[in-house]
Amino acid sequence: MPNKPKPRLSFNTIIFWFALLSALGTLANVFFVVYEVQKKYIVDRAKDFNKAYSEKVASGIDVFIKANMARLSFSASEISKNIDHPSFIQETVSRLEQQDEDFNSTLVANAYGVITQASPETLSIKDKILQDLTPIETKLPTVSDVFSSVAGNLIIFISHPIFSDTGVYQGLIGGTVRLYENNTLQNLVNGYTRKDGAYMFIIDRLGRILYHPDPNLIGSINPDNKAVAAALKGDDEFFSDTENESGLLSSYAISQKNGWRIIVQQPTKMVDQELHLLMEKIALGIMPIAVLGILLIWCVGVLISKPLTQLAQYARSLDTFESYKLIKSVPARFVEIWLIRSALLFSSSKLNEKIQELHRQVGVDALTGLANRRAMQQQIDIWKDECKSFSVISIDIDHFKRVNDTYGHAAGDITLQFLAKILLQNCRAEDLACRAGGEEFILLTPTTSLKVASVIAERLRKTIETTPVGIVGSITISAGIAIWMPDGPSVDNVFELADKLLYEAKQNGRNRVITQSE
Ligand SMILES: Nc1nc2c(ncn2[C@@H]2O[C@H](COP(=O)(O)OP(=O)(O)OP(=O)(O)O)[C@@H](O)[C@H]2O)c(=O)[nH]1
Repeated sequence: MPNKPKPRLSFNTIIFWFALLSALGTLANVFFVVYEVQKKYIVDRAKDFNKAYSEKVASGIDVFIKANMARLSFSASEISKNIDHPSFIQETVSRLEQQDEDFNSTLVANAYGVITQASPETLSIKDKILQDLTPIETKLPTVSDVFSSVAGNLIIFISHPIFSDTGVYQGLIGGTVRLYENNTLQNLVNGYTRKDGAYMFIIDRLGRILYHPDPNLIGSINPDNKAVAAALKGDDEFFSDTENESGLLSSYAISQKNGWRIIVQQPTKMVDQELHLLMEKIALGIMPIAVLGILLIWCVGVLISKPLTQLAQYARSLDTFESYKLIKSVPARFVEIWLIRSALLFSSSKLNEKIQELHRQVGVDALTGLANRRAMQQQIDIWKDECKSFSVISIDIDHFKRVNDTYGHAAGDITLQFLAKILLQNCRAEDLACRAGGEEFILLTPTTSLKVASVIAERLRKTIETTPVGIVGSITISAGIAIWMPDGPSVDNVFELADKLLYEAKQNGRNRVITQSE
């Protein structure tokens, strides 16, 4: 069956991208919501501010007109009492004109609209008819629309009717105010300067621009301007041009006294600038936390994936003795990893048991690779059949228990493997090195006299004594030697004798070889 190709994505990569994308997604979402909320807040605030600003100017204009109307009203009542004294009327008109900068000219007209007194007298308008007879017809306090004076200045005319004590209409008293003169009105309009890009302009009832920061636009009418159209129609108090191509945020207020519209406009880019600065600050504030969050998720991801990677790696060599210990060393902090590890440990121990069983069946000791007892027995049977004598060198490591206790079982195994290696290095091809069990080894040397076997054993003992085994350091062995001859005692007796001599060597202080006496 063809192998499926190895997947390209590792668990680590998935977790990394998952952490990154979910953090970026959350951030983008937070950003979007904050952006929308802040935008609404900033736009609303700008609209409120602009509205308040325009209302302030409108109410300033109203106060200006009201104050001058009050002055005219007072003078009208004075004149009504002295209607037959032209010099008094002239004096009153001159006083009004000269009192301050507001009226650049004043006049009194009779009930037919004929100007009877005027100031300054140089105007030469006495005996002329008023340009606009509406205040005469209505007999009401009136503020005119803007019109051009005889001298060509844009002016408004504020008038108050004059009634006798008996309520007979006697004419009016009025004054003209120039729009572009150094007067209270001009100061009102110019008095507000803003640093946030907002500017104000004023239109009259007909939409004609009266005041504008761009002097070229004064006097012009632009009905296409959405702000102008909305202000003239009296649409919603607030309206926003944020979506249109001009990108202006507009508010307006209406002067109650003369119907002027005070329009405040602010380029949306100024609002956007504030919004972008705010978003930059928020981004800078959030960024460290976001990076920390990503790192945290990634670390957790690594914490989860690392043991899995290790388990996968160690599982590749389930058949080795080390794999069991390595798998066991992998920390199992999560249930799933604990389950996988347990399953692998179970498999590893089962596999090793099986392998050992197989080794045993084939006559090999699994740890050292030497012959096992079964293989040894088979060899002895062959030599017996051949009537070939052999020496039995029974070897045991001294105080091996201490090695295990001091350096651990793994170090003990390494020591056993070391001894097996030395044995193999120091014997002939026809000799047979066996691990009889535990830390007991047997070297069978065919057709070898006790003397030669004794030399071999002694050489082994010295080599082992002088060769350090890793952290364990140097170890020693004890050995007992006996010989089997075709016509001698049985194999079992010979082995018993070799074991007895080995026991004697231990009793006599260890690290020695005792050979059967000839
Ligand atoms: N590491 C390891 N230890 C083993 C193995 N088989 C047996 N042993 C240990 O070998 C030790 C043998 O100890 P003892 O029989 O008390 O003898 P000793 O400590 O060598 O002392 P003497 O023989 O009297 O010098 C025990 O601790 C066993 O657990 C093995 O395959 N690997």
